[in-house]
Amino acid sequence: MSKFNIALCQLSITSDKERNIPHAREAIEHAAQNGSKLVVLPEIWNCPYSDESLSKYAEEIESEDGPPSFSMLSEVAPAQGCVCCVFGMDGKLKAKHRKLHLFDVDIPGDITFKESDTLTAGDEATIVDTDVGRIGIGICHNIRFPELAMLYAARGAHLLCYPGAFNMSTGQLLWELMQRARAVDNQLFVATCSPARDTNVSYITWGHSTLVGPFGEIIASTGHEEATVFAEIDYSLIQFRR
Ligand SMILES: O=C(O)CCC(=O)C(=O)O
Repeated sequence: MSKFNIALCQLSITSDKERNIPHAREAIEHAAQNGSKLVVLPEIWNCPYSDESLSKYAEEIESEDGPPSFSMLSEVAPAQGCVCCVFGMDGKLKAKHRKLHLFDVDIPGDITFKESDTLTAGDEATIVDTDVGRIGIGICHNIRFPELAMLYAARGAHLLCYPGAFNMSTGQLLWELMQRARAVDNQLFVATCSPARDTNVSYITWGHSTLVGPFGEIIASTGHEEATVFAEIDYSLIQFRR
């Protein structure tokens, strides 16, 4: 498929996992019913982005008792005929990306967050062949590292997907810049998907989920509220731009 519609579901996320999962499912169904063949969800969409939540809400994806987030994605992808990054149209998990560069930040008086307190970094790049092309996967802070995007481009990726949750301190200056830079460096598509902004939590996300084309042009974007960004990807543009 060289031309298809993508949806970036900028979801509102609560502390209630039992609400977050069906809420994400409804957004995926809505996107697929509106013609999207690839649906991207935010980084950490089943729980709040906080140190205390990460292990509490985590799921053992290999476990046989049907981890709820995993099971929902695996059911909804074939039911709706779409790729939910990175569940294929057959409902099978196509790839699992473990965040390579953890986000540890300490700016006194501004933001302190240390993912390495609760997470272990991955050590592999993740590139996956899907019905909607070859996709390189990164999570949030991974977008800051041009080498990863270059590696994906060298391996023939058409699209880089970065579910992310930039924040109010780094989002304004860097979120759009990083996406456009990675796209134009490598002349391919870059898609990002953030949670919607919630100002009542400790880590406030920037939002602005976006699709960028191979000349660094913004094809579609949104603000910080809950929204689904719909856009068309046409891979023939990659060759054309190159
Ligand atoms: O790199 C940044 O400024 C933000 C990264 C981030 O929020 C994350 O990796 O979750």
